Amino acid sequence: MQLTLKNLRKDFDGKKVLQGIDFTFEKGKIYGLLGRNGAGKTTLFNCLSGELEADEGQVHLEGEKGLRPLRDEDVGYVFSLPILPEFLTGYEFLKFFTDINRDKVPQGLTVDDYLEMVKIDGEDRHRLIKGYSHGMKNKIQMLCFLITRPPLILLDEPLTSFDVIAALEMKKLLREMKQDHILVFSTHILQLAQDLCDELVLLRHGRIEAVPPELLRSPDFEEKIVTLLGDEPDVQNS
Ligand SMILES: Nc1ncnc2c1ncn2[C@@H]1O[C@H](COP(=O)(O)OP(=O)(O)OP(=O)(O)O)[C@@H](O)[C@H]1O
Repeated sequence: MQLTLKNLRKDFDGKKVLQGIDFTFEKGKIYGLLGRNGAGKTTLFNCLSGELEADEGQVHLEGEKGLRPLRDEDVGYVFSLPILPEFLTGYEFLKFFTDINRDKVPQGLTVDDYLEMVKIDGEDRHRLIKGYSHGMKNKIQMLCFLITRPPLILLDEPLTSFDVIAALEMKKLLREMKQDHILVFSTHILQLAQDLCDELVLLRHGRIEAVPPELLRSPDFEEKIVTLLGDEPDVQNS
């Protein structure tokens, strides 16, 4: 399975943010998207997930059934600020979510099994989401795509709000999921990118470029990435 972006462009009032993105993401890899503040990472995710309409360009998914335009329902998007119904408990929300996605839930897997996967335990399961920490809300959001398993999963600054144990669990889950999904996550934490990703891509000057694979394992990885990102005049005004 592949996700192909061709000449993807997005301006905001003459500010050129995405300036013709051409890139192919493949299943089986975790991609780390790096870019300076304001480089356009969230804008790119928003265009892929259908939150925003791109001004130009095409995005196609190629799988066993051939090539077709990417649809909104193909995308699981974990926002940096989770959006959830705060008036429900974690358990109630997931019960509802698994009910409406019944056809996608493997036989025998319960809401408690899912909550166990992300280590939200007994008492917390039955508390209102309103009182959850940022990390707990992120976990619930991540469970949603673990349930629906869309082909493309985008994670905007995930894991940063997780404690060390939860982050380890999530990394394990993501590594397992990459076999069947295209996983792209944006982060500013270079150590996390180096630790988790199979491939790094830089968003700069409104375009995406792959970081040479040997750089990912290089001892001066951080310095090299900082140098590559350092000359970034992020966004151009027309
Ligand atoms: N809805 C919008 N209207 C106008 N300008 C926008 C809008 N969304 C984003 N921008 C601008 O587009 C540019 C890219 O923003 P974006 O949030 O995509 O960057 P980012 O790489 O995710 O940044 P960060 O790392 O700081 O989260 C910024 O200059 C931002 O101000």
